[in-house]
Amino acid sequence: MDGASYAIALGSNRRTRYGSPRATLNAALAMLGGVERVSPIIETPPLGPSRRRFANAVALVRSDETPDALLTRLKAIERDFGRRAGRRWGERALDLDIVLWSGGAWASSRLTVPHRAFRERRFVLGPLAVLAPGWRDPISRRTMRQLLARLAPYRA
Ligand SMILES: Nc1nc2c(c(=O)[nH]1)N=C(CO)CN2
Repeated sequence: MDGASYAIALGSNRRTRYGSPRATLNAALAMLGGVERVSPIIETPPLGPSRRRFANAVALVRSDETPDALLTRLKAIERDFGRRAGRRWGERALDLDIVLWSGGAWASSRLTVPHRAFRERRFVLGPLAVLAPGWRDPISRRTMRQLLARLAPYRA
């Protein structure tokens, strides 16, 4: 099977055993496998209560896994990087989110794709609009370029 494309958002704002948040994202990318393209890693102001800036990036990944199977693997990678459970908006060693899937929309008890909040997040849409400007959100039918253009200029 040729597999599907996924857009995966990466974020970190804590040092890990791999080093800085930026080094941590690079280590995670190496671990992901199937990575076809990666946006530049950008430094972004924290959205939410955290005080520390994030390193963020988006990768396009080819995989023949279902979204749920990929999620299981992403969670294992996050755990390996020392993310602590139960700190939803705290400091993040590593966050890996499935944002888009070439198969369209997916909903299971564990996972909704497209990611519910990505349309409001500049640190996701900015890199995505560079990597895949014409990818159409299957829910709103808007392209990544259009979704980015709709964001208020001050949103993180
Ligand atoms: N800039 C930025 N802010 C955040 C991020 C993130 O990746 N980047 N992730 C969060 C928890 O998911 C909370 N806030």
